[in-house]
Amino acid sequence: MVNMMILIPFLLVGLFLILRFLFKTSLLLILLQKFQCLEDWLHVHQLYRVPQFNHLFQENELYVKVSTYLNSLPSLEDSDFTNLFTGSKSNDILLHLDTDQTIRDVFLGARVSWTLEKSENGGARVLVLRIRKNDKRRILRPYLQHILSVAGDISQRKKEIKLRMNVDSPSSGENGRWRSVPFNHPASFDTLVMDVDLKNKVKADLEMFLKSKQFYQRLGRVWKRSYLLYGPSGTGKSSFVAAMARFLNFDVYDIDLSKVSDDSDLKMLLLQSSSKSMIVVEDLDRFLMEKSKNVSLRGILNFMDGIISCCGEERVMVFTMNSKDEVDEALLRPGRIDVHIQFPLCDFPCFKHLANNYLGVKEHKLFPQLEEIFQGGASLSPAEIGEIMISNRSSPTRALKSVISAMQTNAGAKSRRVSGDGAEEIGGGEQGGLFSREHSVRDFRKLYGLLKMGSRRKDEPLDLGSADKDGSN
Ligand SMILES: Nc1ncnc2c1ncn2[C@@H]1O[C@H](COP(=O)(O)OP(=O)(O)OP(=O)(O)O)[C@@H](O)[C@H]1O
Ligand SMILES: [Mg+2]
Repeated sequence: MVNMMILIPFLLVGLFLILRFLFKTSLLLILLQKFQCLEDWLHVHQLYRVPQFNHLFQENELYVKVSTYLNSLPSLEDSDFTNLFTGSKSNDILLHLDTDQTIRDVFLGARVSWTLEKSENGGARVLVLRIRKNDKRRILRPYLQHILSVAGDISQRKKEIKLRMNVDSPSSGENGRWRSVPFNHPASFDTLVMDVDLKNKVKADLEMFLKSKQFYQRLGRVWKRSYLLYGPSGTGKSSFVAAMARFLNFDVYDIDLSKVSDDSDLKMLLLQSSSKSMIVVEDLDRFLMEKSKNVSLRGILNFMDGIISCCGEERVMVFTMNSKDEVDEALLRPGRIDVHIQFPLCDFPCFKHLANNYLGVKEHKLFPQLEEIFQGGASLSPAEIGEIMISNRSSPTRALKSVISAMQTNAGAKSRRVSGDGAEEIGGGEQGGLFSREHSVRDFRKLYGLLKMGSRRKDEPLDLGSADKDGSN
């Protein structure tokens, strides 16, 4: 009895020390993991591989969705090794599963695990699902459906657009031919200074395109819409591309043609792009003027026609140029690029809009003088005017005086005129600029002639394709 009385406090202290040791160290966790391993070992498992790319090197959308789902699981934090990234907002921290790491998940009471592996050829990755054979029939399909729906919700919420750029050689790509970064260009249709009517027409055109799947199918046409943006440097073409991408919420595939090795490589790039995307080729005129180039004109024409489009529908293609003058006729022929949009230099109303945006000035005593200079034919690009205004934004008067002197020094302003098609010249105040009624009305009629006709015939689907192609604009 006395012995027991002495023993009990010792036992209690011992137990306390053991528990304290277990909680202070990870021994309990290790034991738990070992027990789970033992339990797993007693079951037969089935493995499912979700590769990042298919044999044509197109991205496997299931892989993207499963990754999105896994990276959202709280258990990701328990994985031994996790990558940390900043998100689209600067104070966001995102966790991403690393190669050879396993993450566990529970669905309808069944335990499954996913491991991120590198595929045998070293480059692309594979997500491997490990599931008990006993649970397979019961949970596999509902589990995958669950993943798709959660990933869909997450992408809907995040709405993060990606900018994808092609890399040099096909063999160098560990993730196919495209590298991607979040697309954070701040331009939107609201921030762009251009004719409001034109903006609305383009938005309506894009919206109409998104709703026209059946229409394109019925006609046997590839479900794509292409735009040519042309005009001098600094008039907002690239910003317009960004505004379109934000409006559509599409990823942007920015093709650098100088990194494309030949025509078939260009086809491959298009094949590896996904649906609901914007394919952008900037400065096409400059590329075509280059003497030695790897991609032929025929290759580019086929690319534009979308003949090689296989699985990714719902694509918007955008080409930018400084001028259409030197470009091969075949490229501009009706039916090739659906909509041509001209980006002229700034006219007086455009200038006033910029002055309001950048300087907060609606009226100023220097405006009449500026109007006169614009009417005299001088002009600068919105980018040039914007730059002057940004660097003088503390003093609106100084900013306006700087614009005046820049326009006066730019005495050869008329030589800045841009010829849209050899017939129409824009850049001088009297000829109209971004806000010129004469210019815009004429242009819109050409670009959107059928839009009006189509709206009259409400029973028929609307085809802008034949009307607003403006090859001969
Ligand atoms: N219409 C515009 N409205 C507001 N800002 C503009 C406009 N055009 C140009 N800018 C400003 O000028 C800068 C350059 O514009 P952007 O790169 O879009 O021109 P670009 O036509 O693509 O030129 P380039 O032909 O040299 O590529 C941008 O920072 C943009 O903010
Ligand atoms: Mg540009």
